[in-house]
Amino acid sequence: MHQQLIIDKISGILAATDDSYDQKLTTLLDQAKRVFVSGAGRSGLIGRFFAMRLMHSGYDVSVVGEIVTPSIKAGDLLIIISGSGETEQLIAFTKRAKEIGAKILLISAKSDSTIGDLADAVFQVGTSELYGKVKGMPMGTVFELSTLFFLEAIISHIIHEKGIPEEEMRSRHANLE
Ligand SMILES: O=P(O)(O)OC[C@H]1O[C@](O)(CO)[C@@H](O)[C@@H]1O
Repeated sequence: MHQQLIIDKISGILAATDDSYDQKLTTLLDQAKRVFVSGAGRSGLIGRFFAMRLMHSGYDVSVVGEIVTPSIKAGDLLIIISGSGETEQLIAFTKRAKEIGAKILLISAKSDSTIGDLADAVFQVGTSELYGKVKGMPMGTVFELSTLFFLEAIISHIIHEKGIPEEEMRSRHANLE
C-alpha cells in the first residue's frame, strides 16, 4: 500500500511535467563546454545520480563541492537541483556562476524562486498544486524522488537519441571503485 502511494504520487508529478524538457535539457547539455551539478542534502544526492550517468553518457561533468572539482567558466552549464529554489548556499553559487558567465538551469518544484529569477532556465518538475503535504513523504521527498525519475528519463532520452551502447557507458565507469 505504501509503495503504491509513493508510485502514484510520483506518476502524477511526472504526468504533469512538460514533455519538451527532454529535448531542451539535451540541447543545453550539448551546447555546454562542461557541466556542473549542484544541490543540497537529498536534492544533492539526486544530482549525483544524474552526474554519474552524464559521465557514462560521455559528458564532461563535475559535482560542485568535491575537492577535485575545477573552476566553472563562461560557456559551462550549472545545473542546480533545488525543490524550493531558495537554499542559501545555492543562491550564492548561482550568483557567482552568473557573474562568471556560466549558464544556469534550475530544476525545481517551484516555477518562481530566488534561484529561478537568476537562472537562464527553470524546469519545473510537476506543478506547484501537486506539492501539498503527503503523509509518509515528508519534506522534500516528493520532489526528490520525482526528480530522480525525471532525470533518469532524460538519460534514457539521451541514450536513445544518440544510440549510446551500454558497453560504451560501462567502459567509462570507474574501474577503481
Ligand atoms: O531542495 P532544496 O529546497 O534546495 O532543499 C534541500 C534540503 O532539503 C532536504 O533535501 C530535505 O528534504 C535536505 O536534505 C536539504 O537540506
